Amino acid sequence: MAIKFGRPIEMRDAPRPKTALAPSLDLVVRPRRNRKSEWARRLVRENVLTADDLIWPLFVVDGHNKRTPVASMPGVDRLTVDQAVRDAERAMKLNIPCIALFPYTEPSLRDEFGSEATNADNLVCQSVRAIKKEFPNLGVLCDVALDPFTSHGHDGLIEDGKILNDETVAVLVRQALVQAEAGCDIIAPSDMMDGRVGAIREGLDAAGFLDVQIMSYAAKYASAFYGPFRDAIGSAKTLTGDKRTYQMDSANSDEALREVELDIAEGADMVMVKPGMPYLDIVRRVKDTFAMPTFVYQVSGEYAMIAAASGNGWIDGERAMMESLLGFKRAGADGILTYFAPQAAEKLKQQG
Ligand SMILES: NCC(=O)CCC(=O)O
Ligand SMILES: [Mg+2]
Repeated sequence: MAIKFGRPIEMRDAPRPKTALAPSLDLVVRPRRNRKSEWARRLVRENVLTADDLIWPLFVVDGHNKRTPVASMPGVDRLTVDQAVRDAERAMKLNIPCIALFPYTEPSLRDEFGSEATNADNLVCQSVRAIKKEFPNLGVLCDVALDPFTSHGHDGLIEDGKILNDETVAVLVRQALVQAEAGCDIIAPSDMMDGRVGAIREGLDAAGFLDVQIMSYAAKYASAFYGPFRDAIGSAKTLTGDKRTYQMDSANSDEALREVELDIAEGADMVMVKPGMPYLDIVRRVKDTFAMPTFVYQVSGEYAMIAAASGNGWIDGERAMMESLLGFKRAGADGILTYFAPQAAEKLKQQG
């Protein structure tokens, strides 16, 4: 503990030593009074993080009983389906309400159309079935986009070097349907094609999936912070060009509101801003403007920065993790997709 003038500086409400000087500033208002000790800080605390706020993304891969570390995401593994079920159990024990699934698709199964995305027995669908069978009360979110399945690493179909919006949307509807049939609770389109939320809602309703929710990646920015995720799903090497014709320009803020407004009009139950830390202003604007359940994705690069600095002993990783997550709550987020979910939930459990 730091010592200043012979007493711990944290103990501001300790008796004043007789030798202390009389106050020299004539202050009526002293904001520091409310910070004088832990109980006082707890009393005036405006925001809290709980396990209820967390969605835990998991990477699934083919095989049996294997966990393969993702090099650029220390502490995160690719999981075979049986291991994903074990992590689902951990989520249940930690009171994490929902997990999210992302597949590493074998290169031999990737093609230019992302055909594997609509295979009702693909890795994601297998995982949903296995997890729901053991833990029917755990929420399961499935990402809808073609990038884990295409040989070119893009989220959409391509013709003459251009991403085809409407043709892609038709495939995404089929992808959402196989996921819903497998038992997915929340469909989360992350592709940023125009009109996909409305089309998916219509498709789900027509097939009788009235209760399947949609969480739209409504304001998803073209970001450098997705790098480690592309390692994890194996699209880093294959991705040609960038995603700037569909993901948003990081310079824009009003545009995020227009995107969110459209997705709500098309039937999104929840909206998301992604990435997180560089876009806290967007989270705040979205929450204030629409008062919708608003989520934020603390993406792989954000996780990697904190994990790497912590691993090098440059920052206190646990405190940085909790501070970053609380920052999302302060910015107005109702929930956070984060690879830190299990560590944060463990920490919250210890704190009681
Ligand atoms: N559609 C999901 C992602 O793109 C996640 C990105 C990340 O974690 O970097
Ligand atoms: Mg949109």
